[in-house]
Amino acid sequence: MSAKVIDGKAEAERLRGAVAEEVARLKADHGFVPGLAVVLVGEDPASKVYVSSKAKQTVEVGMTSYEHKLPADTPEADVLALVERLNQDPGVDGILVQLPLPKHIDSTKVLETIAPDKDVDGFHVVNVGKLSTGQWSLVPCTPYGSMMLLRSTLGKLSGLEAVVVGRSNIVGKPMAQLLLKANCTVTVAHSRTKDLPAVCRRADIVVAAVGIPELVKGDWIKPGATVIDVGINRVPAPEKGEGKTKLVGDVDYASAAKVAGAITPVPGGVGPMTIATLLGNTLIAACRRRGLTPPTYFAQIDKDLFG
Ligand SMILES: NC(=O)C1=CN([C@@H]2O[C@H](COP(=O)(O)OP(=O)(O)OC[C@H]3O[C@@H](n4cnc5c(N)ncnc54)[C@H](OP(=O)(O)O)[C@@H]3O)[C@@H](O)[C@H]2O)C=CC1
Ligand SMILES: Nc1nc(=O)c2c([nH]1)NC[C@@H]1CN(c3ccc(C(=O)N[C@@H](CCC(=O)O)C(=O)O)cc3)C=[N+]21
Repeated sequence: MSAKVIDGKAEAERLRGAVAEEVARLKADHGFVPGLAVVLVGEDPASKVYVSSKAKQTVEVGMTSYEHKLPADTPEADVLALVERLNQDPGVDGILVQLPLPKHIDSTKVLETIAPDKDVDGFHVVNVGKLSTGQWSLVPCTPYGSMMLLRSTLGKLSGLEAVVVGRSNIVGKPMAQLLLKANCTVTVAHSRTKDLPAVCRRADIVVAAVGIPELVKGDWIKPGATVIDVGINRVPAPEKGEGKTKLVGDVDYASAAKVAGAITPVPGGVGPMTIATLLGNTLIAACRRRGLTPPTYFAQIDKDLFG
């Protein structure tokens, strides 16, 4: 058997199209343009790529992009002051502080300074709390995008057995919450899990968010299961030439695709959905802050996923 390849790039393009239409409508009917501010501290090359890609796509859907690039040695107090300023800025609807931050800066402190109604990453403790008590909130982009891919692949998820490998605050834990909200039976595995292959083999849905290249093998996957590979790892690719690199996920794609029913590729899977849902979250935040109902498009997605 050969797995269906879940096309995150195409799904992300559809989502961005819907966001762009809504942005145009808000401008025409209500006279405002949503704005997203992205803060990057330091020179991490991967982070720079993501941030410029976010800025480009923000402009493409018709929103305003504010980029704040600060040197790696910026004092914590300056980053906090910038976030406070963005909180007060009426043109800014969404704030994203790119992680990881340099070691001398306390990320928790920075994330907790972001106004919860502008927290388009969904990392503020208020939004985390709302998600875990089943109330509506701004939902972390990568898990939200992964849920959308699962919905278009499987339809209803109710009653399915899901295993999330990884328990980070930004992917694993919120992913588990969303799967639970969609009525899956959820197991969260991590570095201390005993017999991870056996735990994965139980799953109808495997979500890998570990950060270890190609950790999850084909013989860990139940035949026909759906595999969501969140991992983004840059590894050497000598076959492409000396000094060349390539992106691989946390799943060994070649062996897993032989067994799974459906699988996300890397690149072109979860990654593009992360940015598209970020734009969606900015739109939702922009509407809510002005007392407008967020577009029905998103309400429908949420109803399909969790209703
Ligand atoms: N596609 C996208 O948009 C995004 C992709 N990513 C990618 O997703 C991956 C995970 O990111 P993130 O959640 O931030 O990573 P973290 O490093 O924060 O968390 C990794 C998790 O994996 C667990 N883990 C580590 N080793 C093992 C192991 N051998 N077996 C089982 N579990 C293990 C850790 O367990 P423990 O808690 O016990 O230490 C931890 O919970 C990375 O590749 C990252 O690049 C991240 C964000 C967005
Ligand atoms: N505050 C914060 N929020 C984040 O959401 C956040 C973050 N910090 N820090 C880093 C991680 C990582 N992340 C990705 C976004 C897009 C792609 C993406 O578009 N990937 C493309 C490939 C890109 C390439 O070629 O390098 C793909 O998978 O097809 C990947 C990873 C968001 N993150």
